Amino acid sequence: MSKAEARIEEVISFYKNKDTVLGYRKLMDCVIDTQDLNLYRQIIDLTDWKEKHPKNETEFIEKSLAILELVSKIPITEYNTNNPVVIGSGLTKSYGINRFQLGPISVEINKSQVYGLVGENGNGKTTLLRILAKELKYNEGNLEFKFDNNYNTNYDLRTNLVYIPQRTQKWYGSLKDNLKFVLSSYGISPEENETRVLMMIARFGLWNYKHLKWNELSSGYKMRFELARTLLRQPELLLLDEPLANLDVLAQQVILEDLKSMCNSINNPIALILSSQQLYEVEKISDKVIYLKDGKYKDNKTENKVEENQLIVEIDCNEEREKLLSVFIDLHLVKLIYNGGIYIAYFQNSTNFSAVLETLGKHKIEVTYTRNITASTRRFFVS
Ligand SMILES: Nc1ncnc2c1ncn2[C@@H]1O[C@H](COP(=O)(O)OP(=O)(O)OP(=O)(O)O)[C@@H](O)[C@H]1O
Repeated sequence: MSKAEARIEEVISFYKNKDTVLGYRKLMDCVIDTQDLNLYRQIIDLTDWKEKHPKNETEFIEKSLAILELVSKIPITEYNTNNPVVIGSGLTKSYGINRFQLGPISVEINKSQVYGLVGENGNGKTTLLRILAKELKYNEGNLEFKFDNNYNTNYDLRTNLVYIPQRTQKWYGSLKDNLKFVLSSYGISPEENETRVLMMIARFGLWNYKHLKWNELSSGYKMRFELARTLLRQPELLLLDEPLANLDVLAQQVILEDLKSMCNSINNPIALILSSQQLYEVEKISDKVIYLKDGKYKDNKTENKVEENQLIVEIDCNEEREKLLSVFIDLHLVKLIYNGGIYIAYFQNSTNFSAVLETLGKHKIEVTYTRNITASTRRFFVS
């Protein structure tokens, strides 16, 4: 089964299980990959219809599946994602003597991959992103881009590479007009411009917000606007600094899923590096998580000999340390660290996480939260 066929199957199963919101977003991704403006128009009409008939789910599903049927007839060429789009090697940056030093850091990423960049405040995430975005000069190392579209000028580079900083700039006029402005410089007809823009507005759930101005949008919708604007430009590399800041948990998940879908386009994939404080949410969608500490690099694939041989579990409970030590007596506990709010328990790797859960249950320990962080970058934060 080809990737395109598998994705169509996935959409059908979402609709079958009445996950229509997600199903519709995935259907729109399929339609975007066809680059067929007639199908774009059908999505635009259906989005408008859906807003007017929010309760008519059965008919909405029928209409969606009819579009999906048309999508399935259009061949989609799979993009070969085997080569990196950016190669940074031995990059260093210093802000001056006795000041912050980043690196040396080497990083390369292919299209359709997502890398999460995590670390506490002031550890160099923005600095690294700005270097990769060519916004900041590095001191040593080498940075090479391998874009399909050649770039000769900085303006061309900005088409292939989009960097969205933490604080995005204010814009004037309506959301829709601002999106149309993006495409106006690409020399496409006004009709096609309207269709492509409305398609993106539908995809990012901005239908009822398209006539609003910057100061009328919440942070979450401003971020959706930024993503719609970015996707219209069809970049090859996308660098996002804290896209989840100011978003509620649900909005964070939706944005991350949308980003992942965008990057995994079958014929137009994007390489994405995003920084965030939302470790677990980012880990869920990332192919690799890079952890920066004092400008130095670790990733969740890095092997750490001591930790590799251990099971590391985070436990939030109100019990005394002695009680937990006695509970874990048969589980080959190596050490138990309390960081003021949460216990971090290190076990020999012969212990399973399920055995830890069973033991906690058996001793009726009131656990508010627990997580196996053995493979998570979280272990770097707590060690
Ligand atoms: N232009 C600059 N001149 C001097 N020092 C700087 C400059 N920009 C950043 N720094 C310092 O470099 C360090 C790393 O900053 P950076 O913004 O890259 O970290 P960050 O991990 O993105 O932090 P945050 O999570 O708070 O955004 C900090 O100590 C910061 O004070």
